[in-house]
Amino acid sequence: MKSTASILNNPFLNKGTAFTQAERQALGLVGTLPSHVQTLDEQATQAYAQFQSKPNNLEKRLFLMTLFNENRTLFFRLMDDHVVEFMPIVYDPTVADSIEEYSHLFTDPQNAAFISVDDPDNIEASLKNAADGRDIRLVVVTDAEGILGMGDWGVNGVDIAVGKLMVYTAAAGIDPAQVLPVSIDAGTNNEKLLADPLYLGNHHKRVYGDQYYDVIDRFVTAEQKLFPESLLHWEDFGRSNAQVILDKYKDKIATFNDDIQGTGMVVLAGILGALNISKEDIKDQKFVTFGAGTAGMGIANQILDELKRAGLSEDEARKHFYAVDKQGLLFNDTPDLTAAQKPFTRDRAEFDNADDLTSLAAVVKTVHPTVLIGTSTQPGTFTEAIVKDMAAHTERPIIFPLSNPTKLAEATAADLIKWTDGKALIATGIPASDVAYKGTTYHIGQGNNALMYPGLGFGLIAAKAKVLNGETLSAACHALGGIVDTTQPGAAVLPPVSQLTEFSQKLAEIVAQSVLDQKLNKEPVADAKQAVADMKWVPEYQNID
Ligand SMILES: NC(=O)c1ccc[n+]([C@@H]2O[C@H](COP(=O)([O-])OP(=O)(O)OC[C@H]3O[C@@H](n4cnc5c(N)ncnc54)[C@H](O)[C@@H]3O)[C@@H](O)[C@H]2O)c1
Ligand SMILES: O=C(O)C[C@H](O)C(=O)O
Ligand SMILES: [Mn+2]
Repeated sequence: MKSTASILNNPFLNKGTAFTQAERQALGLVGTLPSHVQTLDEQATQAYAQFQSKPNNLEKRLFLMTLFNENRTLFFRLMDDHVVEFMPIVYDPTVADSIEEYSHLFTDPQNAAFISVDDPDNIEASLKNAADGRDIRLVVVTDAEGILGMGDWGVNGVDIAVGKLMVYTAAAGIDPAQVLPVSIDAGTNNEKLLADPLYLGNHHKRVYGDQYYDVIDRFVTAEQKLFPESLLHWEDFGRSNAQVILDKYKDKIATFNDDIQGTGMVVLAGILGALNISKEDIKDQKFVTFGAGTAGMGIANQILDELKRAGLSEDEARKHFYAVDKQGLLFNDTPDLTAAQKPFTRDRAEFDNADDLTSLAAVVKTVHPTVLIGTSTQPGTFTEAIVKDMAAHTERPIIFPLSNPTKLAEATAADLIKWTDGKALIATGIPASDVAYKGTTYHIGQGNNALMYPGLGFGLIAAKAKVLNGETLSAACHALGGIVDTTQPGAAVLPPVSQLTEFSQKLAEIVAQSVLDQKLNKEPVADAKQAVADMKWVPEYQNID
């Protein structure tokens, strides 16, 4: 029998006032709770009323996190009931505010594992202690060097790992007892945090190079040893490490980088949705990616793969891309190119005005893109002049301002609709309201990897995938087609968050099927759909005795 304290303080088992009289007897809880036994429905009604009484989104989030810390079943039942309302509160954009304030607001470690670069010998012990005997199938790890577009947030960034995992459960149905958020505290270069006595992470500069990669390697080794059936999801690593780490492990274990691959997937899915509306061919598009970092180059690579699958040679396909970063259009002689940028550079000889192509405005004027993607972290950079210039040369400009959180978006959906007279096909990183314009209501898709990673991850885990390869990623990008009725005026390029659970399940099934078709499963799995159905957790109380 468990002790009273251990069961009431265990969020994976706790039911609070919903413990039945029989359970109270059996578990030694008699007299430790008010006498009326509530149903989960009643608890959910009461908790939602408390949620609604909170004055702002951060307060709402803090209330929900308390509930999460106390009772996962009730938390996820509420999130199931109110997914559209809760997403921007437990996830982006409010998660950004909670990260900035994490050390000041801290009350509970939320069952995360905290690894320190200064204590490499305890990596395995840290993972083991945090898992506390649970059967971990999914790990989301961050070192928080590139939290959304807000830069380095050190240990505070653990909230993004917790938030991503909440979305996994709400969207795809992973059992919350089978997940583990991990913070790798490699130091921080955020001066504000370093100067703050209340900052909860290591008070020193970020460690790079061999010492850092050794910690990463020890972490991966321990993670695989302790949780051999798990999928490893990398989140918000810095530009100089994200791709290096992915390349090192992607052919060895079941793993993916959400900012590179998750974002690549949602953007390609959105572009395919947009082309369904405009009835154009992807091979006729010219892509400008503004912000050629982790996400920007992940997106370019996923589109490149699609162009090659559509029949273009590698060389032909690369000619469709124009990567723009701080330096302007990236040329093969541009200094300080990253490894990911190099294959997407252009030759100065292709342009009469190559030396003038140092700004987005100049590139758009010269190139006449049909697709413009923003992952630059620079707010307001898709200006009216640039957008109007783009729209003057293409019938249905595809424009995705994806930088998060809200304050960093390259443009708003409402402005893009107005500036293009309703022609733009848009997806935004954070949720955007419908836009009413000249008698049409435009629905705006959320171009956020949250639409893709839960289904992708769940499908990989259900199918016991050894690795994730390009074939499966491509299948996943095509999985959302047909969900939106693209014949409706103002249709969105991506399905709405209100259908997140339905399309995450479809995506998981397609991903699992792709793994099985390629015989990439570690162990026998008889049927993809059945495996996905069998793994799905629902927020209902189980009998405990
Ligand atoms: N919507 C989504 O699903 C999604 C997914 C991943 C990232 N993002 C967003 O994309 C942004 C970038 O994320 P990341 O992980 O790629 O970060 P990153 O740091 O790897 O990349 C940002 C890039 O923008 C460049 N940049 C900075 N200032 C610029 C300027 N003035 N002009 C042009 N380029 C400039 C940087 O040099 C860098 O290459 C963030 O805001 C993040 O929230 C959104
Ligand atoms: O976290 C998000 O909202 C999406 C993405 O992973 C990001 O880094 O911005
Ligand atoms: Mn991210």
